[in-house]
Amino acid sequence: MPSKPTKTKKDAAKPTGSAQSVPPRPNWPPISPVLPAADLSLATLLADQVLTISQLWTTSLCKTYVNFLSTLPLTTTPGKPKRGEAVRVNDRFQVDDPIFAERLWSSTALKEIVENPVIDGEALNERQKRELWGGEALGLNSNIRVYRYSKGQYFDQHYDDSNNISFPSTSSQSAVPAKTTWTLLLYLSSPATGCKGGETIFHPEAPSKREAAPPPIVAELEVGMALLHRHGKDCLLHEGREVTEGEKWIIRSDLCVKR
Ligand SMILES: O=C(O)CCC(=O)C(=O)O
Ligand SMILES: [Fe+2]
Repeated sequence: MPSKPTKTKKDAAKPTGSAQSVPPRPNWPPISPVLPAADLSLATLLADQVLTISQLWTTSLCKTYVNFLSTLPLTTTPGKPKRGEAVRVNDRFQVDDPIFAERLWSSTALKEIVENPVIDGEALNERQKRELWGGEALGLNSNIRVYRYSKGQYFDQHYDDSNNISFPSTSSQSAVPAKTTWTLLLYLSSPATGCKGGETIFHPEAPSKREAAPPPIVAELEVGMALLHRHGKDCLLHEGREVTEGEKWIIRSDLCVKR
């Protein structure tokens, strides 16, 4: 059983600072075709911690995107992480794109599912909803990350940080103070596209020092599946397992709530 590292490794995926070159917003393909919310559901992989939505993106949309994302200037992460950062060995593209984040939220079933969550067949009331998402859900973080893992690449055990951000407001000029509470991972690859390995593994903590830690939770890759997991102070230790064949593509953002 993997023990909690003494030093908390962090996901280094912070927005790119001004010192680095800022890539232009990509000319993303339309987010279509997609299935309506009525055809999809929120499933629990680990209660209150890890939730999934199968087929949030259709297989054909994922295919279009993998072809498109392959044309982006991805950069391979340096092998040696900064002190306190997790080892992430993959190729990455990161961009601040509020328009794409909004499309990813509103033109898929994600907004409707997050705003009207049904867990184990039960619709959550307003209080339960706020508790689940950590506040009033606003949409997705404009910090969009694209990861490609090829054979031998992986993301070592780490925790994802919560970040305070300024969320662009649709109704008025002023932005809303917000924070990120859940990580969103959108999987574009799976064994069906030739990718082996690459599962996202969560390591729940032991309930007490005298008890054994529960077994790890494995999120198997599934084309078009979205995975949401709680982050910040409630984040579980997790990792992207090594890819042993083919390529694993994911798009990452975060759920934002009012601060
Ligand atoms: O690639 C994965 O499966 C995990 C990615 C991840 O943990 C992250 O982006 O913070
Ligand atoms: Fe992570």
